Amino acid sequence: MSGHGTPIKMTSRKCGPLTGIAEVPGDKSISHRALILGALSVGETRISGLLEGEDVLDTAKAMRAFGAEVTQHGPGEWSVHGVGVGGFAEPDQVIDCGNSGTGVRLIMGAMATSPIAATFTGDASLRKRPMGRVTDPIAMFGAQAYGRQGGKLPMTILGAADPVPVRYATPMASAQVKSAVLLAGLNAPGQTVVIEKTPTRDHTERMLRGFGAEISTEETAEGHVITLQGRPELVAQEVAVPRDPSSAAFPVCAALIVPGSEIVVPGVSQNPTRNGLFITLKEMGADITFENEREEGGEPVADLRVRYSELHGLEVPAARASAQIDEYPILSVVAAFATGVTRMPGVHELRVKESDRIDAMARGLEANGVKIEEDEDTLIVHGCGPQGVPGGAIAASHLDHRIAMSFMVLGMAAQEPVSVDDGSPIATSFPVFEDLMAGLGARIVRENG
Ligand SMILES: O=C(O)C1=C[C@@H](OP(=O)(O)O)[C@@H](O)[C@H](O)C1
Ligand SMILES: C=C(OP(=O)(O)O)C(=O)O
Repeated sequence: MSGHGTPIKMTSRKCGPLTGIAEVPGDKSISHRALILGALSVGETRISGLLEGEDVLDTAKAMRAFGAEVTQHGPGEWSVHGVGVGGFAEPDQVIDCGNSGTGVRLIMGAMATSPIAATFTGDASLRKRPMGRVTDPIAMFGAQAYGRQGGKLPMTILGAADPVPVRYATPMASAQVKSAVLLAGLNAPGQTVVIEKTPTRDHTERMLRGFGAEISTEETAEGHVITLQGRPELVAQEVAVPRDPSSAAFPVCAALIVPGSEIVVPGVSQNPTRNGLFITLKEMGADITFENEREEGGEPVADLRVRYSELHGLEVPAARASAQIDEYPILSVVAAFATGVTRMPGVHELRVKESDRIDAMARGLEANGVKIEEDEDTLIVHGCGPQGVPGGAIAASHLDHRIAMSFMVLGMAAQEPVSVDDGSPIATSFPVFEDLMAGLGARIVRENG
């Protein structure tokens, strides 16, 4: 769990060209789901390439508390002996999901249609995040939630003893909400239907299908409609987790802004519900080539070759927000080095992530000499162009891994060093970030800890 230790101040200094091969860790979204679906299956699921970040380790611990046998066999090699759909035991301890919105929301969904109670909590960041978006739909299945005012953790969920299936149109673009409803639907008789206005990341659908559930998707006048047949027998699988495009974003963007750089980031998922950043960067003029395109672990992947590029600002289509939702912080860093203005509309969901990411990036970039404009739903970055980004300030990371990593990348190309007050949250999603970036030539130091 993050946020419990001593804050680690980190500083990043201007470096020479970044070169080499950046093997980023396994996908966080897929890692959570592999553990949860493994726990809901009959038999032993084997997982390779699991992300061993704090968020995922907290989900592994939670699956043990619900009765699954979860074992680490070697780096990234795990097995889960599942209890089957509807087989969760009542945990005898509070489920602490640390910093992870995905962990807590998906697990709440997965237990909501079993006749058990579970109490959930998390770190100071997670305890501020809205859970009503999951407790509203699981109440329709018959579950009850008792949390703090405003639907905040800690919260106890009483699962439905006699669940009914649900038809639910998600009020916001959220793969976590969609997934919570689908996982709850597993133990409800009949069909559970989720309708999304714009499709969000589809790992839950792909993996449910892979584990043997009957699930279909169609585009209708209502939107993107997903139909799941309840009470399937999920069958244990071998899951090879592809590398995380959201982690790949950091070395990719660093190479684009540090003059003379050329790196390769192999095996990065190019799932169309996740690849928005790469499309946006290409539109900004980025020299990125997609080599060796293939399928790994049921996901389209490619090796990305990235060279330093002179970039220009643009308007990022709001319709692309879901496909790059976690990449806006690092995109705003790239935009600071571009020529011209980058306008990012349709991003209000960033306000309810690990931090208010619009505010965290705006304040940190301003402190480092970048002109910013913002409203509730939009972030606008005025690129510094050939003059360069001044840097020289400390940014607050607000217990948010993506904010911390973004400012470390800023420091790699800014004129003066850039610091973050606390880089410890980086361990939630990218525990090898500092070593990996140092291997490419970056200069990040810990000032303490
Ligand atoms: O389903 C998932 O694995 C995730 C969904 C997204 O959150 P929302 O569902 O809140 O958009 C994303 O920001 C998060 O990092 C992971
Ligand atoms: C938003 C994120 O994660 P979560 O919602 O799982 O905390 C993220 O990793 O950027």
